[in-house]
Amino acid sequence: MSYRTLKSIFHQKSLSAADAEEAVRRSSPAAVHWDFQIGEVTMFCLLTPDTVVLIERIMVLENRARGLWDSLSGAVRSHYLRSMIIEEIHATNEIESVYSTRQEIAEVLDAVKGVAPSERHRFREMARLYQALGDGEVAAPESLDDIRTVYDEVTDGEITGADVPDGVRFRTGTVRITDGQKIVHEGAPSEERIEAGLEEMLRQSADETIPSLVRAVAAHFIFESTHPFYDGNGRTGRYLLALDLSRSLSPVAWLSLSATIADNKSRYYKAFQNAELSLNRGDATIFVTEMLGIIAEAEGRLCSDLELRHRQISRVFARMTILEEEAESPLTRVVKGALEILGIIGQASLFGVGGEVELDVIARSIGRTKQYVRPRTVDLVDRGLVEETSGKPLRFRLTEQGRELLGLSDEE
Ligand SMILES: Nc1ncnc2c1ncn2[C@@H]1O[C@H](COP(=O)(O)OP(=O)(O)OP(=O)(O)O)[C@@H](O)[C@H]1O
Repeated sequence: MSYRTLKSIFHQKSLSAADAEEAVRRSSPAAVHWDFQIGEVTMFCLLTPDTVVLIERIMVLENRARGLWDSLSGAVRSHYLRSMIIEEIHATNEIESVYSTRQEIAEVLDAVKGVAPSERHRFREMARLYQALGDGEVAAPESLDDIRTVYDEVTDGEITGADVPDGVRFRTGTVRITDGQKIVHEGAPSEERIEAGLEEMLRQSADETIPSLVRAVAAHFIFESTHPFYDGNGRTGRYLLALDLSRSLSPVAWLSLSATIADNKSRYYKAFQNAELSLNRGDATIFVTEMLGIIAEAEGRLCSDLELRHRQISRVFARMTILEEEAESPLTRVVKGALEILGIIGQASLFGVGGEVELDVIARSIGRTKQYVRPRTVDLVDRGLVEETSGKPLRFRLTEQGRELLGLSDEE
């Protein structure tokens, strides 16, 4: 990265050189200012060529991802969203060493969507929030009360005892962030300071003179630097960042965000520390650039993944066409309509936990009743291509023979 920090100018040149550079940066027309204190000074960043190039890259990737997304069928989209939400919740928990399994998240997600009952409560609200994000049904918080509501939902059931907020909405005591070994940051010292920080976060989020992606990452910085709660700040802050991305880009733009942050955890932590270093005098340019880089990487991953799924789905359909035409194949004289159902189960096998699909979902996907679908799944089970994995609700997945038949055994 070519951008020189004020700290390095101080070390390599002198105090007066750093003073002069800070003055130039703060008064530059490319500077964005926030009424938010980092230590003793106010936060600012420069919109550098790096920032602009990254924003452009994100927009190009976003366009590609959106095109790929729009070309998927409704059933595939719903499977895909489910699998990505499971990964997202698993990853955001993992960053904070909160233990969760993909299977339990899958179960609560199904319960949230009303496709399966579940006794499980953990992560239910979080699953509901992410599902609503994917469905494009979420409004951004506009007040301090809204932020507290989001926090309660994201961390529902996870915060106990001394970690429960003890102020009007936020914490009143101190909170320290560690990188696993040493203390790297102390949150705002009082509830009043927390409120002031979050008010500025909300104000700038609506400020259209700042590029929306810069606002999204600046909001993330202000939220985490303030650290309004004793516990759950990381998860709540990343959810709010996902929400901002879903609004400024598209409902699926955030789908690989936490997984990408998890793979770049040390870069993510260092970016915060860089902005907080007193020698950098409130200059958050490196933080903004690093976070835009992580978002661009997440979008890139999403595109590659979507492209891979496209190729796999096309392969399934190509295989099915060939099989239909072959005189002797395991699909010969299959009950009319069973092929289409095999295709749906084949698509489901490409996504998500266990590659299973419910009777309900199959029926909805092909616009038929469950009574129509049921005998056809019996036929597919009899032929050894599909197996039932649960009775309540009825779920199916491909057998090894089925996977082979559809060309899915040698997956990329
Ligand atoms: N130097 C820093 N300054 C501000 N925020 C930081 C810094 N380093 C990391 N963070 C943010 O703080 C989060 C971790 O904070 P902490 O360990 O206090 O977790 P938490 O409040 O318990 O939240 P959760 O349980 O969701 O992680 C990170 O995920 C990141 O978002």
